[in-house]
Amino acid sequence: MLPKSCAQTNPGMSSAPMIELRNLQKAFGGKPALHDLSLEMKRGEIFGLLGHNGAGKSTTLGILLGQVFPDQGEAFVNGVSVQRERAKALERTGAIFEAPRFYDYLSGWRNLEIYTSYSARVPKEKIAEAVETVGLTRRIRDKVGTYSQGMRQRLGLAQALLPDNELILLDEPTNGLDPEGIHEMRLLIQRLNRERGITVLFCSHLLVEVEQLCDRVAILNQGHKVFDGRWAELDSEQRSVRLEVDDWEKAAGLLRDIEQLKIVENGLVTVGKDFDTADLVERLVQGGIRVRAVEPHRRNLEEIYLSITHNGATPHTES
Ligand SMILES: Nc1ncnc2c1ncn2[C@@H]1O[C@H](COP(=O)(O)OP(=O)(O)OP(=O)(O)O)[C@@H](O)[C@H]1O
Repeated sequence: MLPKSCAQTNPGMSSAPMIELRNLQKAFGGKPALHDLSLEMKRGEIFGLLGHNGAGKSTTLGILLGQVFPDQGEAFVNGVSVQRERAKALERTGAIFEAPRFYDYLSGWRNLEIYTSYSARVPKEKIAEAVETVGLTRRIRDKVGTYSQGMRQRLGLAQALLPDNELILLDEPTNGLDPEGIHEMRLLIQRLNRERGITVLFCSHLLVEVEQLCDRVAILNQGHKVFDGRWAELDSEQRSVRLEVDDWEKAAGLLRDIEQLKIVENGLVTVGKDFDTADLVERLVQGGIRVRAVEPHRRNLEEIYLSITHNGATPHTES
């Protein structure tokens, strides 16, 4: 069942982005955590915020939730300023922010009842629907203390969906989960997005998670946005190639002349998307190098940071 769209509930707001961050600036004790961060997220998308620990993801989420006050700039949800009209801006926003906290000695159901009692009254059917959505119906009357980490995270997700949220902000929601739990959580987020039209902002330091889940992504590095756009764009602009040769020093000397190629580290290069690796092999062989292997290499976050920030190129931002 699709939720009521914003256009139905909020006629004047339907054209506003789901989230807009305008020139956010934040420092803690004089140490900058966010530098002039601007970002837009569309309704109905799963958007990834990617960056290492300390990159500024939680600060961004904290500002969006009105828990951290920016030194400059403003955050809007559905066109409403979080800093000026927090309750209105967040009326249909839920979050898993830091580890969800529950009363272990109470059942999952009772925890959700208590949580929803703080906001507008939520009918039992709505709670049951959220529980069903996250696949906890069978265990919801058991004490939370008996839940696995994955079940606690799913309970957190049910909580984030209530009372009738259309936007959920997820801060590292797979932390502490085993590979099976991570897989389940991913499927669940995709299903919420597809079947209920929920917009998701997903924060993670794990490249692979963001890659598998998100169409668009912003990458933060030490509080700076270094990329903002489609994942496919980021990955297709350059490819990485791992090389195994008999004499790397000599090979590197030959490779430095190739315009479309950049040496990342010993044995690892990036090439432009149209570059034919056969040319590279030919150059090396003609130079007397024995080439034992040439294979595509999946870039990690460091390499992406490096290729974006150390290329002399301006950080990419989608207009
Ligand atoms: N309440 C705070 N007081 C002081 N410094 C803070 C506070 N919150 C964040 N910082 C600092 O701001 C910077 C950004 O931290 P932030 O938590 O936003 O990063 P992050 O990308 O979410 O990383 P993590 O995954 O570790 O939370 C870091 O240098 C951090 O130490």
